[in-house]
Amino acid sequence: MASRRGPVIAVSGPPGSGKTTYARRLAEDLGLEFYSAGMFFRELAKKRGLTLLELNQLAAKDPSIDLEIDRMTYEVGLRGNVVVEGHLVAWVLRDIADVKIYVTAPLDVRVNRIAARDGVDVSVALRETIERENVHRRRFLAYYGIDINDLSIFDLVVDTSKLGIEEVYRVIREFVTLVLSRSR
Ligand SMILES: Nc1ncnc2c1ncn2[C@@H]1O[C@H](COP(=O)(O)OP(=O)(O)OP(=O)(O)O)[C@@H](O)[C@H]1O
Repeated sequence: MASRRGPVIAVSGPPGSGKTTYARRLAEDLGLEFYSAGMFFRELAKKRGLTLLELNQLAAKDPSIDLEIDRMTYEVGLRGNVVVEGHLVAWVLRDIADVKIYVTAPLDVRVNRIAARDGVDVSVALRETIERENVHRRRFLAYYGIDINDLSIFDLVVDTSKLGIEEVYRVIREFVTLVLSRSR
């Protein structure tokens, strides 16, 4: 459903799937503001005078940190004219997003991408990726009763391992343009 406040596009997917790559470009091309769960996390760390590591450690014990990130995500969604990117943001914005996109790729592809991008060992990237996905999945089930393996809320699901960046982006861009033009 189209919002009167301007488009809200949510881009979700597991670590290393390409969310940031495609969400940033969409925002640029469509003249929308770009936000990410990572940005909200950094903003919250600053507000509380904590380092990212400290906030991470706190979040592992205190569920209110992640709920605060979800609240920040929702508030930005309510403003409209945004592309919001994050593993779980599409579920947070499920009632207000005009387009919900899920990008994904097999675990081995994503882990190799993360290792190359962050300059870390593949074994380290693998451990951290699995850990991150498990934490996110458990949290969403515990707090919202939502199974994030259920992709039925999404309008478009793209396997980013099958095509190059430009081709994937073209698929996403064309789909978003079509949906927005139909819903306005
Ligand atoms: N279709 C593709 N083919 C090859 N590499 C790709 C493709 N799409 C994205 N990548 C690369 O994968 C890496 C991960 O992409 P990106 O950082 O956008 O993922 P992400 O989902 O935001 O990751 P994270 O959740 O870890 O922040 C980047 O180096 C990006 O250039």
